[in-house]
Amino acid sequence: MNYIQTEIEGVWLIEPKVFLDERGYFMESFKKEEFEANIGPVNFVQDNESKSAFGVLRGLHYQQGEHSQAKLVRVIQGEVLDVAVDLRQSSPTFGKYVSVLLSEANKRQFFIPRGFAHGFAVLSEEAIFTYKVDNVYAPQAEASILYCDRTLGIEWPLAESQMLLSAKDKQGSTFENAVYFK
Ligand SMILES: Cc1cn([C@H]2C[C@H](O)[C@@H](COP(=O)(O)OP(=O)(O)O[C@H]3O[C@H](C)C(=O)[C@H](O)[C@H]3O)O2)c(=O)[nH]c1=O
Repeated sequence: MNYIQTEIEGVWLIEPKVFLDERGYFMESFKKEEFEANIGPVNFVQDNESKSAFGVLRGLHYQQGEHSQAKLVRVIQGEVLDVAVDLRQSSPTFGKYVSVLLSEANKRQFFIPRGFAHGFAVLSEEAIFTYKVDNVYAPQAEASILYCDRTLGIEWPLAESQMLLSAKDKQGSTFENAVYFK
C-alpha cells in the first residue's frame, strides 16, 4: 500500500496494491500493523456501509467531543467526491478542507482523524461507501455543518438542483456555529 500525506496534518490518502489476474483482482484493504507503522495507532470498532444514488450528498457530519470518530473510508461501487474539514481549533489548517475522488476504479482510501467533519457527494449513478470508525455511533453527539457553508467554500462538482440531502443535513449549522475540537 502507498500512504500519502495530504496538505492537512493527519489526513492521509492510501493506495492499495491490487493483484490482477484472469479471475479478477485481489487486494489487502486494511492491515493494522502497516497502517500503524505509517499513520499511527488506531483501534477501529465499527464498520459502516451506505448506498446512495447520483447526487446524494451525505454530510458534513461529526460526532462532538469525546465521541469524535476517526474514519477510514473507501468506495466499492461508483464514485464520490469525499471531503474532510478540519475542526481542530489549535490546528494551522483549522477551517480548511481536503477533497478527494474515491472510486471503485481507483480503489483509493481516505483516512480522516478525529476532529474533522466529513461528507461526500455521489458522482456516479450509484455508489456504495464503506468505512471503519474508531468510536461507536453516538446519535446524541451527532452534528451537521451545511455543505455549502460560505466560510468553508467547498467546491462540489454538482449543481444544487442535482443534490439530494437528508432533512437533517438541510438544517446543518454554519461552520461559525459548529462545535470545534481543542
Ligand atoms: C452513522 C450511523 C447511522 N445509523 C442509523 C441512524 C439512521 O437511522 C440511519 C441513517 O443515518 P444517517 O442519515 O446519519 O446516515 P449518513 O447520512 O450516511 O451519516 C453518515 O454520513 C457521513 C458521511 C459520515 O461520515 C458519518 O459516518 C455518518 O454521519 O442509520 C446507525 O445506526 N449507526 C451509525 O453509525
